[in-house]
Amino acid sequence: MKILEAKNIVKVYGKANDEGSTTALNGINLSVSEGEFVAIMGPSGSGKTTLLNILSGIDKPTSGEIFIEGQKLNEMTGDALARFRRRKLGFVFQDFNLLESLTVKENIILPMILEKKSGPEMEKKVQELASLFDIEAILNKYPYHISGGQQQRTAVSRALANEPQIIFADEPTGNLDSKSSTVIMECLKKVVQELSTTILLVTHDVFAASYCEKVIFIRDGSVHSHLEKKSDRKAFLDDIMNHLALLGGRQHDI
Ligand SMILES: Nc1ncnc2c1ncn2[C@@H]1O[C@H](COP(=O)(O)OP(=O)(O)OP(=O)(O)O)[C@@H](O)[C@H]1O
Repeated sequence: MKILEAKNIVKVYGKANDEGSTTALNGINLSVSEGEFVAIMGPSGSGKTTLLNILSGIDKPTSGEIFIEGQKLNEMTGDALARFRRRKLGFVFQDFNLLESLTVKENIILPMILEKKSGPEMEKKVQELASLFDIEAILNKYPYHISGGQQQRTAVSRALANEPQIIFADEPTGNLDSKSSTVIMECLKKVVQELSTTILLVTHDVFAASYCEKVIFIRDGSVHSHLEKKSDRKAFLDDIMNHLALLGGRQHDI
């Protein structure tokens, strides 16, 4: 079943046709099925972050439609949009975005407080997520006392606190060393396999993308091509590398 559908998404920054305006997205169509694990890749400036922000309701398209579970996201505003995003969507960012004045546990609990969940319900969920992502021992620590990998596992737990249908992740391994990147991608794989949550992530990192089941390549604001995993992760990594070479972007731009 389709969980997300984008139809003819256009995003122009600044006034259309004005000198200095930028067409970041130029008619994007895509659909994501429930439980899919999808990466969006493309050269720097191709529109990846813009696309993710629009699909997740952080930003509005200039034109086009976004449906999440059949509901039209681009027409939601104010409280309705905030509520929808809090209940249905989870977010993971490159720089973790944890609140420094709160402990790991409090950071994970925060989205549940906003949803007015009961104390025992919140406690149960924190323990469940902490055990799933191996952060039980650091629940009472503050973000500045834990490693980047631990911070990102906290951010993934927070994103899952209200049991969202979709997780949007923008460069989730961008600030991590290779060992922590592996741990985070294994965590995200677990989220898809064990919780059946759909994940859409933007990445420059071929290694991270190889954990996904599908990669959508965008170039100059349009969908260029798709690639699906046919066998194991290593073979997919080679496929992605070859595809990026065909795409023609300079390697350090991807
Ligand atoms: N707030 C903004 N105002 C004006 N132009 C913007 C804004 N945000 C992005 N752009 C422009 O839109 C285009 C797409 O940017 P975007 O950040 O989506 O690309 P990206 O593929 O995510 O890039 P990167 O991989 O470097 O993060 C670029 O030309 C960028 O300069």
